[in-house]
Amino acid sequence: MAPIISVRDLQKTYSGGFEALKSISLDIEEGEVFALLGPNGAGKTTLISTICGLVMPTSGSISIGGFDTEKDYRSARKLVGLVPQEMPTAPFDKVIDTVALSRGLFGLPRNKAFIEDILKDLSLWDKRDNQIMMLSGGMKRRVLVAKALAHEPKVLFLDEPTAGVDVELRRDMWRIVDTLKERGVTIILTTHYIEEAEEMADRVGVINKGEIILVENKDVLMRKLGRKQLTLELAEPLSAIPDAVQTKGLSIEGEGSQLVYVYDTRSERTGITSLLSSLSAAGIRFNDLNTSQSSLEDIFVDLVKVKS
Ligand SMILES: Nc1ncnc2c1ncn2[C@@H]1O[C@H](COP(=O)(O)OP(=O)(O)OP(=O)(O)O)[C@@H](O)[C@H]1O
Repeated sequence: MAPIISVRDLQKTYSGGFEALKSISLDIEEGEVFALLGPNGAGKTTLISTICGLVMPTSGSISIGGFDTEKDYRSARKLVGLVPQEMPTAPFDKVIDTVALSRGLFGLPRNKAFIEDILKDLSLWDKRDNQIMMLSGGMKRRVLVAKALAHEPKVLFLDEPTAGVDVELRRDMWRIVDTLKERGVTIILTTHYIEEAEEMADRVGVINKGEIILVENKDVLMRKLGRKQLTLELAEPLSAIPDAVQTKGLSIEGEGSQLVYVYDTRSERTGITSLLSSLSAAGIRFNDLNTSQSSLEDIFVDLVKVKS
């Protein structure tokens, strides 16, 4: 199937001469949840704003649902909903009016029942007659999502959907993303919370200094780059690793009370068997052992560090 979004050789140089995007090419498949990760200033907002038509590209092309965003802007834009980081809405507007207006802006007929469903889904129904300025920050976020969904987009962009929100709203956001995915909506989110990508994304893209440095299926990524760690709780503390036991990836932690061995999950020989037998030969005993897998966060930090 053709990708729902196709970005080719996209470049953006801001008027001051800063090159925020350096020849980005990226395909987004229909129905997937794609998480775009990157450190501050990497170009995440610039990329999604360019795809959504809020920022003009310097060169390159973008198509959404087969429509070129330059030649067929209206048709392309109609397919997209954007939840920005901040509220661009008139503060005096009522919640229900601002959401209904967002639908009208795309030329769609009124649909009271649909707007009611959205507001109920987002726990905004009770607040429907409140003015935007009377809402809490979290409620304003919900309004932004409602507005983005009002014209029934096929693709939803969420720019830092849970930055600065409480745990309850974060869970709600995750639930909303799940429901939309079930309905076949394609979702692209930018986030600093790697936990969020780990929880929700099918694929992960990492952007750094205006370049996409990696795009990968999340599970494959975690398997491929993931390292495992074996921790041995020593029966008696050690001040140094004896020469006979020394091996790559082995270190002393916890003020001598633990031996930590980091190994590559891809290699056929992890080295664990020989480590355990050399420990036994050296008379080093342990009371407990456990293993842990590196998280997406570890992988991300490593990746960005390498490329800096
Ligand atoms: N209008 C603008 N004019 C000039 N430079 C800009 C403009 N908007 C963004 N930039 C610069 O482009 C770079 C990328 O910014 P962008 O907001 O896309 O990053 P980001 O990855 O979304 O960052 P954050 O995680 O902090 O939101 C930054 O160095 C930023 O200062």
